[in-house]
Amino acid sequence: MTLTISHLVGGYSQVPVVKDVSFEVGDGELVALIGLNGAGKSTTINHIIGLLTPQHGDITIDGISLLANPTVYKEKIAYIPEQPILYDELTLKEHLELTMMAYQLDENKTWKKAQRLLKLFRLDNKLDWFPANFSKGMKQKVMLVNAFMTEAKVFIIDEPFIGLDPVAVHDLLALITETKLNGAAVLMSTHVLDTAEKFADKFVLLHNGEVKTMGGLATLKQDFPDAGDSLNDIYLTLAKEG
Ligand SMILES: Nc1ncnc2c1ncn2[C@@H]1O[C@H](COP(=O)(O)OP(=O)(O)OP(=O)(O)O)[C@@H](O)[C@H]1O
Repeated sequence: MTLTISHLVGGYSQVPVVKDVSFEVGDGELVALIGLNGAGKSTTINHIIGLLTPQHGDITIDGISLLANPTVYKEKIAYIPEQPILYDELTLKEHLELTMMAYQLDENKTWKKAQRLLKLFRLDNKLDWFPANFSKGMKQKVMLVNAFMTEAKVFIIDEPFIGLDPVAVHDLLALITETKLNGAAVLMSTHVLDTAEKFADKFVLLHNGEVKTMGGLATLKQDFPDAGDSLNDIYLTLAKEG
């Protein structure tokens, strides 16, 4: 499935934070959304998941518009926030059951997927525990299990790498690769540029709410010929240019 953001203008008030942003995340593609603090990454993501309403422009998944058909659109999306959102009074098992209910998933089939993910992230013996009391990284893993056990075709991941231990980062990257191979589109915002450079198929560089450049590393290098070869060099050059 293809996520298409076209001419998105939006933000929190009449003054737009995101200014005419357009890009696509195609089937089997991992796109990294990159930019300085305050560039507008989370705001763009908040529009994509339907938390904010665009002032202008449209967001679609395979032509299904968030504005015109929000229920069908949202069924296709799984979102993993930077700050885990968990319920104090629910156990890990109950969190997973809640997601299954919300997405109307087949319980037998989904529990099989969930068990595999719980084992991967070393949470399989914690089903009766309360995730609200977990460590930050463990809470992030709960969000990952919840998202990846769904049948979503578009994954939106806000800064997944900060807070996860190196083993979990490795396992998450393997999971993203597997998800891509199954035809999903993955959009990830991150400041961890060396990992983004290694794993993302395409980069969208946001600056002051505008797309400065996008594409594979070769395209970025063409757009910033005086920068060095790495994504980090290109990013630093973009930041200096202001
Ligand atoms: N809830 C909000 N209400 C009003 N303004 C906001 C809100 N959240 C963010 N902003 C403003 O929108 C702009 C873009 O912020 P955003 O959070 O999208 O940046 P970001 O690229 O995700 O940054 P970071 O890398 O720090 O997470 C900033 O100027 C910020 O002050």
